[in-house]
Amino acid sequence: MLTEREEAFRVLLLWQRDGSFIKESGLSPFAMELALGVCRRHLYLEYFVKSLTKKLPSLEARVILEMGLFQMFFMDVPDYAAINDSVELAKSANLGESTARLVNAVLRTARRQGEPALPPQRVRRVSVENSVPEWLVRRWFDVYGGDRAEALAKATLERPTEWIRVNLQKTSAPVLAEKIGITGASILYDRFIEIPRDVGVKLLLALPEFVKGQFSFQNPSAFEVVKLLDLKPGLKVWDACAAPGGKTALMAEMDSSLEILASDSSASRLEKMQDLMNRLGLTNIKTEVIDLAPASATSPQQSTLSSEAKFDRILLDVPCSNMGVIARRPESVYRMTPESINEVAELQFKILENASTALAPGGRLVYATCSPDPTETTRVIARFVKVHPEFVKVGEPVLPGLKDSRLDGFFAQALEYKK
Ligand SMILES: C[S@@+](CC[C@H](N)C(=O)[O-])C[C@H]1O[C@@H](n2cnc3c(N)ncnc32)[C@H](O)[C@@H]1O
Repeated sequence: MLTEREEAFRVLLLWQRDGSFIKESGLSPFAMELALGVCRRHLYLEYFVKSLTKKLPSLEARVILEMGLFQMFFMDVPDYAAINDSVELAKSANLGESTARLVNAVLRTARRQGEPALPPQRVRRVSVENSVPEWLVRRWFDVYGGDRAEALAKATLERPTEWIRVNLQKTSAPVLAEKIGITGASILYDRFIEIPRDVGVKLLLALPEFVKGQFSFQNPSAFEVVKLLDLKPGLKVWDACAAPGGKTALMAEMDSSLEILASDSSASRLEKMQDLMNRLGLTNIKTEVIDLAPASATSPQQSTLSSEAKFDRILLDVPCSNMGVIARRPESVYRMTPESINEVAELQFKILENASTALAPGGRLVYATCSPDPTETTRVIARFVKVHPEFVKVGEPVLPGLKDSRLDGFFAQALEYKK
């Protein structure tokens, strides 16, 4: 059987080689903390390793060194244990005696010398210190100025706050908090309970209250987004990028008289929604696979768009670069490139154009994304309203993460289709 460190090593190698998601690997709590921590601080740890070695070691040795340094400097693991276990890991991974000796020597030097000096230039320093690629830090400096850019970079290292969304059709927030033993926690919008840091999400998942659909997990920024839709009883709502169904379920819980179509281009992601609806006891949602940016314009999946079905409200929680939730998905920051942001912005525009044709006159559409980057937000909206002057912006965009750092970094803009 693999040890926890061997498991973390295996998952980190997979992430480095083909970008696999660490969170989906099913690691034990210690191995997950180690693997996610190394990923989150990868650029800093790589810089640390470079400062201690003349020639860059093999990928396998680098991963073991980053794991060792992370345990020594960022976890409550005694140095001697971190060093011994790293050497053992090099041996059990069959990397040879010379790699085991290198790991031993490098980690002992790190223990003697401590952390390396950071680069003197500000952009480079912010990049290394917070493990955010330099091009992205520079982009943030250009868009937001140095201080906010630095704050954004720092925030990527913070452990995100986890929240419970209470199913108000079944119980209330104070009653549930008392039942599951987290009284005194902060409650937002009468519906969201902040999970104290010392309470494990895994433990909550096993509670009968969860199984019976009394609560789910969701960041309250979802509520700020949905609020913009200005929902009213009996309306026809289309959640057109719905999977895995967090916001669909929120809307259905808020008002059981809404008639909701939840669609997504991914059939497999949509399938999982059925379990969610069953657990929560929601009956006002229909699901359908619809690709809003099909390769060919005559795709049969566009049936809903060409039919007479017009919706009073459309929610577009579009796929994005995840730039506003890097702390939650640390892998995403290394995958992003300026080109990938431009590509996803093209997709977002296509989705917006296609979905908007199904909005009833006088109806309202909310465009939302968990990236604050202008390329994926204000520029997509500006381009859309220029081509479609029949759509007007309603108020200013909402950015929940800016007013409360416990909320995810969403951007949401409401648009109305003039009669
Ligand atoms: C940010 S996620 C939606 C999260 C969801 N609204 C929630 O709150 O749980 C974006 C979704 O858009 C879907 N998507 C990507 N490309 C699409 C397309 N061309 N048409 C429709 N949906 C698409 C993805 O499969 C993904 O499930």
